[in-house]
Amino acid sequence: MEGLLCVDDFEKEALSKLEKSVCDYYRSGADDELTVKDNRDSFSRILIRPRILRDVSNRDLSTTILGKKVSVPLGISPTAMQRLAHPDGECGSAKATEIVGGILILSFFSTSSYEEVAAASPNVRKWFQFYMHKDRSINEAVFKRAEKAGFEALVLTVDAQYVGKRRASEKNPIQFPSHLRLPNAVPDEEKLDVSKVHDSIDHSVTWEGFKLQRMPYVQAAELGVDAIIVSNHGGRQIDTAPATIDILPSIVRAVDNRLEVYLDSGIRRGTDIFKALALGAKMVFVGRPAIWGLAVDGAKGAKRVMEILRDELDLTMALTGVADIKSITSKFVCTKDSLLKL
Ligand SMILES: Cc1cc2nc3c(=O)[nH]c(=O)nc-3n(C[C@H](O)[C@H](O)[C@H](O)COP(=O)(O)O)c2cc1C
Ligand SMILES: CCCCCCC(=O)C(=O)O
Repeated sequence: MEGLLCVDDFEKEALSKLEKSVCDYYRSGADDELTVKDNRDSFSRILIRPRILRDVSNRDLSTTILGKKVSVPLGISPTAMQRLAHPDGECGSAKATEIVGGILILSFFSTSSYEEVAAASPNVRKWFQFYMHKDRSINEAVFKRAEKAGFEALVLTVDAQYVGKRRASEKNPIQFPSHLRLPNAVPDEEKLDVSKVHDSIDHSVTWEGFKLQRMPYVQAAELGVDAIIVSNHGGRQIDTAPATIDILPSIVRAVDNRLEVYLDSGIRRGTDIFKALALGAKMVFVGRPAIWGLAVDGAKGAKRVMEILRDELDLTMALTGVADIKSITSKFVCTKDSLLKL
């Protein structure tokens, strides 16, 4: 891993190591991949305006999320089938998250079970991602199982009732290895048919169709939920959906402090995290970067990626003149156009 200094270095290394169909699955976005590109370009268009001659000798990256402390407002988004990247899979992501003190969101389509992840990393803060199922008894059974394993919140994915058209992956589909399972989605005794797994999701569910659960619930304000993640699924669902960093300010205004707002899609730098926090996100999550870390060196690689992002955020704060997370506000960011009008 020596010489891999940023997330892009990890991506290049990971893509050179992984089998092509696996690369295509992880890397690809929907249709022309315009949203994938925009997720990055939009971060680059936002500028940081540093303040100088401030005491930044002691910096604190911690904050509270749903009332409990995190060491850094950075977590791992739910991404399916992480053991395709490395045998450590989701357990590796959990260890990496525990070490940096963030939050792991485990995909419903993980290749490690709730119980395995909990055993691998007993102290990590962990939430579980889920889709509303046609068979509502599956929902309740999954919630009970995840809660028993120590998962503290349910993250409901609402942008994937159908899977987006990822051409690269369609041309070159993954051959799911026979030694892997999807233990949260398909019971061990059932035959695993990956192409059918998505069919159990309720394609008809609407805002009215959700019933709140006993646990904290990450979805939308009017339903009385606790938080939302502003996400475009890493550009994998509807192409030309806005970059999340562009839509974030309007969502933060609409939410008006009624619940916590987080962001994912396109975070690759500490400066990106800083910009998202400045524009009102309380925390950010990364999807592909953790996979690139896993692919390079399992749990150690994922940990390194998370440390790089944390350290980049720390340095950004130091160079911008802020010593703690709550001091990161919109006054530190601007666009080129706004500078010309000063
Ligand atoms: C390979 C891959 C698999 C994903 N699987 C899931 C999933 O199982 N459930 C889900 O809610 N989101 C899934 N997502 C979306 C991520 O949770 C997240 O929104 C996205 O990766 C963030 O963008 P980024 O990869 O640019 O960080 C997946 C994304 C990728 C790239
Ligand atoms: C095994 C079923 C496919 C899960 C799809 C996961 C996902 O959301 C993705 O973007 O890929």
